[in-house]
Amino acid sequence: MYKEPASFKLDIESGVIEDSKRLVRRLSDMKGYFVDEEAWKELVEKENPVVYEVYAVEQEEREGDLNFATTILYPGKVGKEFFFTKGHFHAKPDRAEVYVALKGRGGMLLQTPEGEARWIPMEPGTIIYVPPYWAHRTVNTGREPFIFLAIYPADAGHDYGTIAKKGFSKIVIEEDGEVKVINNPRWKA
Ligand SMILES: O=P(O)(O)OC[C@H]1O[C@H](O)[C@H](O)[C@@H](O)[C@@H]1O
Ligand SMILES: [Fe+2]
Repeated sequence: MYKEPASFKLDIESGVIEDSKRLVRRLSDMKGYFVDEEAWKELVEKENPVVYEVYAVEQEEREGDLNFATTILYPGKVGKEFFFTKGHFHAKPDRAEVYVALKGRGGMLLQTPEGEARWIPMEPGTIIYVPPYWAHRTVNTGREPFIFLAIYPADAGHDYGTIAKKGFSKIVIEEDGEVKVINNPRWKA
């Protein structure tokens, strides 16, 4: 009846959580996500790099319970666009989430269902509150792996569909050696 309390070992340097479930996303798993499709194809054919890994500790989908996961988002670009996670709304859209940045540099794009976007820079120690209803995607704007921990309701779920189809209304690029957050040229509201 009561679940047994549990502790887990997080290696702060690598971002790996012992005895967790590992998920790997390569660039080939992200067809249609980047603005420069030629650059995407070229890089997939050349080395098809791992874009990110997730180490998750998940419970049954029950209201009140919590999941958590670290993500190791590797440095890299497709054309001018920095590597990012797919990004999602929650399947139960009113579920919130908390992110804690541990290592490296990056940021989070958040977006309402109407396409109103925000960019929040992240460095080690940054804690982000993702409110209910906001889609969220993390971006590595640095030259080393960007590592963070996220804690989310066990019944939140992932809804990738809308973002896979439409993307975010803003994209994060490198131009003239600077990080720029600009309007997504392919965005249609
Ligand atoms: O699911 P993605 O949008 O690809 O992001 C990758 C992962 O980032 C964080 O770790 C979230 O807590 C996970 O729920 C998510 O799966
Ligand atoms: Fe989430």
